[in-house]
Amino acid sequence: MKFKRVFLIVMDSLGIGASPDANNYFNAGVPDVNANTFGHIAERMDLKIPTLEKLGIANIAPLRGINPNPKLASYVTKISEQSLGKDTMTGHWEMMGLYITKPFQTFTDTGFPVELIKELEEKTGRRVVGNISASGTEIIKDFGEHHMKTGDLIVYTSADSVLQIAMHEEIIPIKEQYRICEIAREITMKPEWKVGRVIARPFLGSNKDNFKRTSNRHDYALKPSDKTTLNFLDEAGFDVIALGKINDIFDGYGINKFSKTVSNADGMKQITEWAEKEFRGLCFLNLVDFDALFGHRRDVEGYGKAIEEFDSQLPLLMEKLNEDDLLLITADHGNDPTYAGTDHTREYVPLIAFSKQFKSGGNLPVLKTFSDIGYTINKIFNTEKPKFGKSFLNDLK
Ligand SMILES: O=P(O)(O)O[C@H]1O[C@H](CO)[C@@H](O)[C@H]1O
Ligand SMILES: [Mn+2]
Ligand SMILES: [Mn+2]
Repeated sequence: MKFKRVFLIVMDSLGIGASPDANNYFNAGVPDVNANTFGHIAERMDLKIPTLEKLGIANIAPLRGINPNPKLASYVTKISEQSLGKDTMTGHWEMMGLYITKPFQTFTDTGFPVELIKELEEKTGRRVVGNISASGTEIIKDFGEHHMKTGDLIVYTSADSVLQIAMHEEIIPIKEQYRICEIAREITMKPEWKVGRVIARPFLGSNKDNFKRTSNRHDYALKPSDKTTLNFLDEAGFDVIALGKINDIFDGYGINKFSKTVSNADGMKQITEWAEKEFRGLCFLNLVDFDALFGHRRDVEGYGKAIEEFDSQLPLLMEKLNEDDLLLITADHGNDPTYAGTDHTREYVPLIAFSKQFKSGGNLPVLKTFSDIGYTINKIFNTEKPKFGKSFLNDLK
């Protein structure tokens, strides 16, 4: 089967059931063994997702109120993760052919070391407040007004390998916020402080009751530890188009065109526009709202509505696809909004493959690594392939 373009959509955090190693991962002390992001949302809400239903989302795992499609025209399965870690970078890097065997440095229980904070204060000329593991929306309620008076930096982390700095856009202009984060990125390149990402978390509002984060968030990730599927495509002259957070997640490595998005809906609009353009290669989109606005906030209804909104935007994208296009829909980890804590959950992720070229459809075997996605993409374009993963291309008929 030949394809000219691959469209890969990551529904950030939309897992579909605890993975076999979920007992090694925790949320507020509770092992992730009973997590099921999609399943639990479907249990709590009457989801209306006709397009995902037709594509076979309930052929992957049971979802209350959603029927398996007996006449599948697409291929579906679920995939477990091999890497040690359940964050976004780990998930996406594995998807593109890397295994993370040494988890990124975290400071969840301790906050950042005094020396690190001191260096940040000296280099930015500002004091630091917070320095704890916190929810981003809660910590701006706690320190936002103080920050507005003093210009102190609200530094916090989470269960992920992140150093996040919340700053008010009218107190510290966005350019200066980015400069501060670049300083923090440089400081945290030291091996013992090497967090996966430094993240600028700008917000607006006049007091703790109306602070709201803006879409000027910017992630400063580490460069991938090795070449990925993206590099192999780029080096072979294919288009590698990154939409939403993708460029940040790979620190631009192997990407030759990118654009940010302000919301899931904007991401779907942009990928649909790309479907109407002429290109040859990969268009790779991350839909972060599922995770950032609803998963971490444990907002079941918000999450469900976001899935419905995504579902309603899929038909237009599918309509614009050509015969020789392949659409892949997956996720990077779970974030069950009904679960303990506020962090990601270790889960299988769904995989849906759709093309107008398919003569039939069905269930693929359960895949053991996200790398099968990248490997298959490199196989499609006949380029160098990652060390990990295998191709499911021959299963598509
Ligand atoms: O609570 P907020 O600031 O949204 O943080 C979330 O966003 C970060 C990056 O994805 C993660 O560390 C997660 O905890
Ligand atoms: Mn993620
Ligand atoms: Mn997250």
